[in-house]
Amino acid sequence: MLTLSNLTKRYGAQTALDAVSLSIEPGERIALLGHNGAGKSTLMKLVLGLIAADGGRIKVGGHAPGSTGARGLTAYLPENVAFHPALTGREQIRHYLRLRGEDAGRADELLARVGLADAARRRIGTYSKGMRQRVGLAQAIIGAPRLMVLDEPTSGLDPISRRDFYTLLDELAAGGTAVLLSSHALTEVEARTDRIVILSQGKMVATGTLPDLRAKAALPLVVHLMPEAGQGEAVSAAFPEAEMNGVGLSLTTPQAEKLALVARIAALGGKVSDFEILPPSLDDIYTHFSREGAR
Ligand SMILES: Nc1ncnc2c1ncn2[C@@H]1O[C@H](COP(=O)(O)OP(=O)(O)OP(=O)(O)O)[C@@H](O)[C@H]1O
Repeated sequence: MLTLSNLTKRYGAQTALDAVSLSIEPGERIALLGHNGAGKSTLMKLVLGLIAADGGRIKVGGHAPGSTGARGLTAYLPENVAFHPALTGREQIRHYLRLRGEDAGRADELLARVGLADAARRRIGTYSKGMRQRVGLAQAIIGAPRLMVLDEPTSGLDPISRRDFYTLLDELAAGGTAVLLSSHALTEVEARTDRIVILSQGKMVATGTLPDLRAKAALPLVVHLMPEAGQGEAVSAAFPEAEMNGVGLSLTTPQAEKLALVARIAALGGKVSDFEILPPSLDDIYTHFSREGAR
């Protein structure tokens, strides 16, 4: 649905994107992660044909970005959507439907799909940020787009709205729409996207499913041990590499040594009241790859 090959963009001496290659299949949901200035918005603007690349190639369903063919397949939700405050949600969506050559009578159905049925007749000027974001989403799903490009779509949404948003994306993806979204909310994309792409200083430093990235980063596991009352010193002596904290001991261990560590804990018998083994979080993985890219 979308192919980027060796895509490069410079702003003067600044290389905002450096030879990025990526393809997205129909129905695939891709999360683009990266620090401020990593190149996420630049990549999206290139895909939409709003700016021109300095090198490489983009194809949107076989069409050049920004061409009539590509625009007919693509929907875009910018990070900060702006609508006319005097229009109601219903009037705004009816307007967009007409612009897209579709039946304006579908406005209520689209607004209901994004949870705005009750507010449809109120002026957008009275909407909260999350409600305006939903109007943006209703606008983006007009015309059953085959590719959705969403720039930080969940910023400003509360947890329930976020969940509803991802449910809607799941439905669109199940119907074959490819989704490219950028986010800083790492934990939510972890569960709700098929593949993660990490950009750092314009370079693609990692791509894969979360298990792929976990395996590639090979970060250690974090282990917390809670000694039984009065057994802190005995447990500490058995795990000299552990650090004491307020409630117990913490240490790290390579993934490959997890079972051996469990055996050491078991050998302490009743001296340990409980333990936890935590895999690296997406934040840890993201930080790892971002640092690698910055080297
Ligand atoms: N019009 C422009 N002129 C000059 N430099 C630009 C322009 N647009 C972006 N840049 C630079 O290109 C780099 C990538 O910016 P971009 O907006 O793509 O990052 P981003 O990953 O979307 O960041 P954020 O998370 O802050 O939105 C940054 O160093 C930015 O300063």
